[in-house]
Amino acid sequence: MTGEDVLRLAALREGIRAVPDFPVPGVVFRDLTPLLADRAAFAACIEALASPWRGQDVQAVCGIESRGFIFGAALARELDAGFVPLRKPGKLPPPVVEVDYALEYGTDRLQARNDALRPGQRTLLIDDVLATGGTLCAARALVARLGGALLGAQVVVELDALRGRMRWGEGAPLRALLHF
Ligand SMILES: O=P(O)(O)OC[C@H]1O[C@H](OP(=O)(O)OP(=O)(O)O)[C@H](O)[C@@H]1O
Ligand SMILES: Nc1ncnc2[nH]cnc12
Repeated sequence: MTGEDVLRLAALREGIRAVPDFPVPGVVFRDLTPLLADRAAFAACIEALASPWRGQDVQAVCGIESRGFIFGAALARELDAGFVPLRKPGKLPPPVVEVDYALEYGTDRLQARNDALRPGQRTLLIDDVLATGGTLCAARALVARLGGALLGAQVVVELDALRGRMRWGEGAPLRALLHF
């Protein structure tokens, strides 16, 4: 990493607000909306997210509802790829494929159109935050069900203490721009 890269990442960190005890006591919520609202920071963020995946012939970027859509659509344009939304239940018309996953309390579900990816389509997953990793691992299972060829996953922020990377494992690269 060059000195310029380090300075750029430090500037991006400043666009992320820590909100203690939201949405529940004990959680420090990482709010990325100040970064999004700053046009230079948003542009630098998308460029930094795209950089390691350039030249890998990414054909589809799958973004996870809802904050993953914001970064995913911009990243897909940057990589000249299509964008595929992975949605929470009840939003997409049938036929869909779906994967259930465990949250800290209870379960949730991700769905995609059943023909959202072509067999073997070169696919990148994107989300804003990696916490426990449950959401990203469910998204990976969905890409597998759709027949996509997963190149890896990219997140803006990784919350190291929650060890989502352990859950993801080593089968495909997982890249994070910033760590908290
Ligand atoms: O690693 P995990 O523990 O699974 O948590 C990470 C997920 O949590 C947040 O989504 P949330 O479900 O809050 O939805 P939102 O994007 O609609 O706010 C975040 O955007 C990730 O998708
Ligand atoms: N602490 C956190 N901040 C922002 N998004 C999250 N998603 C899961 N945990 C989060």
